[in-house]
Amino acid sequence: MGAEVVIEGLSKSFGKQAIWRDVTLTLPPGEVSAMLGPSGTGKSVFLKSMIGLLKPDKGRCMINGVDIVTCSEHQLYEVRKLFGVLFQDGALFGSMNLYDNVAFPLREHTKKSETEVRRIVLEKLEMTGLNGADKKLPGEISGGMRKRAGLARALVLDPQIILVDEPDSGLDPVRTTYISQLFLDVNAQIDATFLIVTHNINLARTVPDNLGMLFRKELVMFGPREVLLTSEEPVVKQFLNGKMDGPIGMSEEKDSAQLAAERAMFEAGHHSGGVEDVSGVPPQMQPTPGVPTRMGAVRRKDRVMQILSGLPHEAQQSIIESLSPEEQQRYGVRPQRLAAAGHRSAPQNDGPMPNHHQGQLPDDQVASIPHPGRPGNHRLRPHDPGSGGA
Ligand SMILES: Nc1ncnc2c1ncn2[C@@H]1O[C@H](COP(=O)(O)OP(=O)(O)OP(=O)(O)O)[C@@H](O)[C@H]1O
Repeated sequence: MGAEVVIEGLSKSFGKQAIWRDVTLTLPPGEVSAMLGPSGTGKSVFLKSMIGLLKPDKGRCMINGVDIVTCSEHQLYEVRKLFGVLFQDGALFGSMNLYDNVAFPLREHTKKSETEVRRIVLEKLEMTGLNGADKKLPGEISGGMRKRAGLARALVLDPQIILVDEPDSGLDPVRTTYISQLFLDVNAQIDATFLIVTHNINLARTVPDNLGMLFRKELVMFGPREVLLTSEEPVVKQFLNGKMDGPIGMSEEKDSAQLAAERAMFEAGHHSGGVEDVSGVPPQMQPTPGVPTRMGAVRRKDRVMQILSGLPHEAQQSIIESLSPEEQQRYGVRPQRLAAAGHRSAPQNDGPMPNHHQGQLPDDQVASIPHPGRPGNHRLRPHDPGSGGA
């Protein structure tokens, strides 16, 4: 199983420029998480801080019991071997063919024989759909193939954590979906923990188990995908819809005067761009038929059911609706709204079904579902324990 990453109070600045502060979250082992955020909010800096390429000013980043913020160089070297990183352009060596590019980490960091290297390289090339492309140079293949080759190279040392920086950059929407499918298939095959940094809303809505967002030098939220996708936070809604109308501006954020001037313009009928219909929680992409079950997704289901009562009401309902009738029965929950004629009905029930049979979880670990008006039905705060992945 992939490693858990526990981040507590992490802050990073360059000189006087604070990039983000007090970031606290947990990447649950073997699950796929994604981090959204407007350009320049420090998502790439966050990834680089996680692998110790940049040193945070304070806070902790615990991986297999080692805090990479304070550990020795030797420990950092060892921890880095747990990571596979897919950079935006694949970061391939232009003068080497794909075979040598993918073999590079094995030749650098292990004493494996060339026979063993060959077996591993061909296996990873096949896993990423690059059979027969081993002799090509990076300059001779498409952007999508370069990214897949970058992923093949990231996989050769059997990483427990895979970091992906903007996988959609330079790709059309269809190729972006194909690479997303590949991430889920690889996740199913090796059960590594994934963190994907992206601006891509389709990917964010359909791929990860968990979603977070950085804005105004803070982690706005992080938790099960349903929490962010049903959030009423203006910055989250604006980002998902890609509109000009909202707190995010041309550079990073707007002041109140600009906000008011733009509001007046949009109220007078100027198109604020973007689309209206990016709302709700679409079904999550699944591994390709024939690929093993994603164990991260199986564990995630139990994990989320344990923290369910601490999540906002809309997120709870979306989670319950995403369960099959058998799973709802096993966890002892029932949707409170029914999809009828395209809109939602009023709540129908306020708790677990009587005489329910629980699923994988023991009875005392399944969260009961609070009534919409009852305490416990609060908005997820950035540092809510439930937000970090329990
Ligand atoms: N090594 C560095 N030294 C100084 N400033 C840096 C360094 N690396 C990044 N920055 C600054 O940190 C800020 C965040 O950069 P980063 O690339 O992480 O943003 P991002 O959210 O990934 O943006 P994008 O979505 O556009 O890629 C930027 O203002 C950038 O100029």
